[in-house]
Amino acid sequence: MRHARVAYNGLIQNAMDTEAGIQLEDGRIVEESEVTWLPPVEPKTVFTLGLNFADHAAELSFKEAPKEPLVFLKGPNTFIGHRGETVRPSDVTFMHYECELAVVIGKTAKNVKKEEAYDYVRGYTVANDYALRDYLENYYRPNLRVKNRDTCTPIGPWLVDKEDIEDPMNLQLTTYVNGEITQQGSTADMIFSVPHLIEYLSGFMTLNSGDIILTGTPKGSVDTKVGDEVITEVEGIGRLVNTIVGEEAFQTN
Ligand SMILES: O=C(O)C/C(=C\C=C(/O)C(=O)O)C(=O)O
Repeated sequence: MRHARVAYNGLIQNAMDTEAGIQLEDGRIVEESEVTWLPPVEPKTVFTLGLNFADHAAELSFKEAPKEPLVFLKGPNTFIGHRGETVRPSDVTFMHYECELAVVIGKTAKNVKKEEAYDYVRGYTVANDYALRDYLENYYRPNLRVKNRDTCTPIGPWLVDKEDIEDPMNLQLTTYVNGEITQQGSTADMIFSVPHLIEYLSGFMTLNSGDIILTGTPKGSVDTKVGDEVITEVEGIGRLVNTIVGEEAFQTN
């Protein structure tokens, strides 16, 4: 089953994918074009992996891939839904996308072993973890300016139940910029697998239902510009569409 959160006529509703269209929790069936897509899970604690693919570490000139997971957190200001707009700040010269498998935790997890890790997963969605490379100097600094800009993490459109994904560790990751493929990889090439990450994180803190783990991106992250349409796709899970806009399009009040 595929689940979403949408706004329809100003009301936020849970929704699911049906043959007839999107079914809202109030029972109505609506067209995709009638809704505003929200992140399919309201983000709580969101863990994000840095350099979980050796080829992406290499393209950023990090000579060695990490020996243990490099994890950082993302603030709620960063998240937007499918078909949303991401602001490219005017002070940056290089802003790259990152196509990622996002794992949604389904129940409280503490000290979970790899072998049982999937019992704690609710499902999967697609994320695009934009980064501002201008601020990427080294790995031993908080990466707030690189990774926590407003609107810089589109996520969705669907949360796909884990039962519908046979092997999350063998899914194609693809990014299209203005219709051209610019990034391709496979979750099979992660340095730290989904079960490894759940064991690692739950070994020192509690994971809660609704927490999300963004699992990192393969090589192929190139610069983007205002007006680009960026589609990040994870095989079997979804195609997440996003457009880059200039700062003048983003008003917070
Ligand atoms: O932006 C970068 O590519 C480096 C980085 C994080 C990397 C990832 O999120 C990733 O490899 O998926 C950073 O925090 O500077």
